[in-house]
Amino acid sequence: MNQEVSQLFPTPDFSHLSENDFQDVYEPAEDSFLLLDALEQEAESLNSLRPLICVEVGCGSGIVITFLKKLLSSQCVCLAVDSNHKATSSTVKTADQNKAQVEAVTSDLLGNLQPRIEGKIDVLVFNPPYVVTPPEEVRCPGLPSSWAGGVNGRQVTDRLLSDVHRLLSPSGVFYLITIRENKPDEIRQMLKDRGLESTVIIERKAGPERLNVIKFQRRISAVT
Ligand SMILES: C[S@@+](CC[C@H](N)C(=O)[O-])C[C@H]1O[C@@H](n2cnc3c(N)ncnc32)[C@H](O)[C@@H]1O
Repeated sequence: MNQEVSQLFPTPDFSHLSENDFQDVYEPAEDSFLLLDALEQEAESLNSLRPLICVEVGCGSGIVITFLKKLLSSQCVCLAVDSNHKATSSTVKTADQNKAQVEAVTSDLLGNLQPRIEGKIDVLVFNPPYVVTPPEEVRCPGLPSSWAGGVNGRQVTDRLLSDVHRLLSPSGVFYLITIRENKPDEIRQMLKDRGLESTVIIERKAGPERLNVIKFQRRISAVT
């Protein structure tokens, strides 16, 4: 666990969530902390964007969106969505506990919000259910939906990926956690074909998983 790496911006306090909560909601783990480290590393560049709308899909306990809100110096709307209503209520509690203003909505991906925020998201973050599982496990209710990614661990991720180029604002950025089994090069090519360049900004081995965070943004020529 790399909580100690995030010195400049402390890891949000989630001590209000109990073992009982983590029976139903994804407990922050190596992937969550890697995402915090990636966002911290990006703090200057994120602040230079002066983001107005930031969205986390699959917010779980809420530590990532709360961390993002705290590291941004400008006023912005931070919106968190999760298909698990216990995750959205945990997110609201985590934001409150850390005196951060975050709106949380229970939704399958962006659901009905999508038409309203298409082309307006300045920062989009997704730590998806990425574990390779039998396809039918993806729709299992409760905690398994936090990690069950189905074929190539991509069944949920791919549904968001097909819309990312439409969701981002002209200077918007998207941060995605992947593991090797998700075929990250294929993901990068898929989004490149839709005008988004990518960089792996941080990698870490955690047990059997090789986690990385990929940052996507429009090609400069596509913005100017
Ligand atoms: C790996 S957990 C990440 C949780 C948190 N962001 C973190 O990093 O600790 C994935 C999250 O995605 C949510 N999720 C899974 N499928 C979803 C969907 N179709 N729409 C929205 N959220 C989804 C799960 O409920 C879970 O909270």
